[in-house]
Amino acid sequence: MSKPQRGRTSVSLDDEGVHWDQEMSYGQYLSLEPLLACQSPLTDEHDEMLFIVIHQVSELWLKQCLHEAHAAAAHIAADQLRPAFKMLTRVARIQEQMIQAWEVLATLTPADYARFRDSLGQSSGFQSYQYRELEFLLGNKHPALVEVHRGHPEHYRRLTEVLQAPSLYDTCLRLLARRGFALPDAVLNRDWSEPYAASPEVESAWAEVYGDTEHHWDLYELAEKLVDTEYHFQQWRFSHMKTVERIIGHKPGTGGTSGVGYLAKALELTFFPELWSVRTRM
Ligand code: HEM
Ligand SMILES: N[C@@H](CC(=O)c1ccccc1NC=O)C(=O)O
Repeated sequence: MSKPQRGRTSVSLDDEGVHWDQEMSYGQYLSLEPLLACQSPLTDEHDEMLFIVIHQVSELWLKQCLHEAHAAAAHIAADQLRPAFKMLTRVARIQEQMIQAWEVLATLTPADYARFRDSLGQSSGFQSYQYRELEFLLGNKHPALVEVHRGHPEHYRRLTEVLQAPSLYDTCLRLLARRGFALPDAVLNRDWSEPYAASPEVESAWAEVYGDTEHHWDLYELAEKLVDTEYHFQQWRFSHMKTVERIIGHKPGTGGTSGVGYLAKALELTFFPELWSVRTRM
C-alpha cells in the first residue's frame, strides 16, 4: 500500500475491518463544524430553521454559479468555447436545484412565517450581494443597487468591479465581432456599468447564426446556452414571486419595496434581449 499523502485520508483493510488514517477527516476537509454552527435562529419557532437553511443553500449555489459564470466569461473572452459550454451547462443544472428549492419553502404557511417575520427586521434578500453580482455578471446592470452595500467595503468594492466590467453578454458580443459580424461601437465599447440597450445589428447577427448553423455551429450553441441561463433565471424569479405571494400575499417587503409588485416588475428584465427578439423574426 502506498504511503498516505499529506492532506489525504487513507484507508486500509485488515482482518478487523476498515482503518482510517485520521490525518484529515471528512468533517475537517468540508469545514463542517463551522458550517453547521452557522444556523442561528432568532426565535424558538420550529420553522425558522428551514428559512435559514434554504437561504444558506441558495447562497452556496449562488457562489458556485458565480465561480462557473466568471470562468465561462473568461474562456469566451479567450475564444475557448468548449470549456465555457461545460460551465454554462453546470450553471443550468444548479439553477434547476435552486428552482426546485422553492417547493420545500412552499411548505411554510403564512401563519408559520408570521410567527418569526418580525424578528427579521429590515433585512431582505434584496441585500444578497452574491445575487446582485450574478445579475451584474449576466448583464442586468443597475448602478443604484450597489449603494445598498455601502456599509460593507469589501462587498461594495467587489460589486463595483463587476458592475464596471463587461458582462457575460458583452463578452459574447465582442466574440461575434471577432468572428466578423459588424456591430456598432456603441455595443462593443460602451460604458459597461450602464444597462445594456438592445441593438438591431446584434439581432441581425444572431439571426444569421441561427439561420446558418452549419457555418456558426459553436455560436449557435453559445446562443442556446445563454437562452437556457436566462430561461432558468426567469423561472427562479417567477417561483420566488409566487412563493412570496403564497406566504405574505401583497404585504410590503421587509426591504422597503412593495413586495410582490416589485418582484413581478423584476420579471420584465431581460439579460440577452436580442436572443429573445430574434425569435419573432425567424
Ligand atoms: C418566506 C420566504 C421569502 C419571502 C417572503 C421573500 C420576500 C421577498 C420580498 C418581499 C422581496 C423584495 C424586497 C423587499 O422589499 O424585501 C425579496 C427580494 C429578494 N429575495 Fe426574497 N423572499 C423569501 C425567500 C427568499 C429566498 C429563499 C431567497 C434565496 C436566496 C430570496 C432571495 C431574494 C433576493 C435575491 C431578492 C432581491 C430580488 C431583486 O432585487 O430582484 N428570497 N424577497
Ligand atoms: N423580504 C422578506 C424577508 C425575507 O425574505 C428575508 C429576510 C431576511 C433574510 C432573507 C430574506 N429572504 C428573502 O428576501 C419579507 O418581506 O418577508
